[in-house]
Amino acid sequence: MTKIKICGLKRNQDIHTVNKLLPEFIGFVFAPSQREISFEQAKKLHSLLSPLIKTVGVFVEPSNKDVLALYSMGVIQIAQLHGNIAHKQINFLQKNGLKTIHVVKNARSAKNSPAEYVMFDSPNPGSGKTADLDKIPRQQRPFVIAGGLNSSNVTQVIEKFHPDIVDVSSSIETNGKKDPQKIKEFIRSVRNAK
Ligand SMILES: O=C(O)c1ccccc1NCC(=O)[C@H](O)[C@H](O)COP(=O)(O)O
Repeated sequence: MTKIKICGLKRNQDIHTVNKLLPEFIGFVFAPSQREISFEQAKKLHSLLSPLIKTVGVFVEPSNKDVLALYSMGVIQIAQLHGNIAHKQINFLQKNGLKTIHVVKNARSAKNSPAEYVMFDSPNPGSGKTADLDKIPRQQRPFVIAGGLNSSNVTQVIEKFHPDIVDVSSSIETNGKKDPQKIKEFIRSVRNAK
């Protein structure tokens, strides 16, 4: 079964929505973005979150100190790493207990990455633009598809590529805010995919 990551949650009501709908993962963005939140906001939001849902910290070329600080606060269990990320950094975070999602640009990087998951995303993450799905190789390892997914196209993407996780942000927003109805429709489409 393909799992779901709902990314870019910012408000208490977003957390109440996911607690009802139970995607497997949510993402807090700690990178320059309209969705960026502070460590303190993340701590408060996490305190409201169902323990059934795992939290992914979304970073662009972060310091180990920042990632480990959020991990030791108990706010994130997984680090999603965008940008130029050294394998050494992934190994270091893993040794310290984190699981990792490495956002990769091509099949070769996907093959060589030491991360638990590799992610294929649009070159402009969080923009609602689709990733170049032709770059997705026949995967021998767990992977995530992100970028421009919505409740209408996600079923076809799952049935064609069989990703372990699908990730969504823009299409489940209305006027820049997470929309409970759109989240519900997205989750329904994923759960109905074969
Ligand atoms: O969402 C952001 O604003 C963001 C900013 C900087 C780095 C990563 C970001 N998001 C990463 C994600 O995991 C998004 O959910 C993913 O790119 C899919 O986004 P969308 O195409 O909007 O569904």
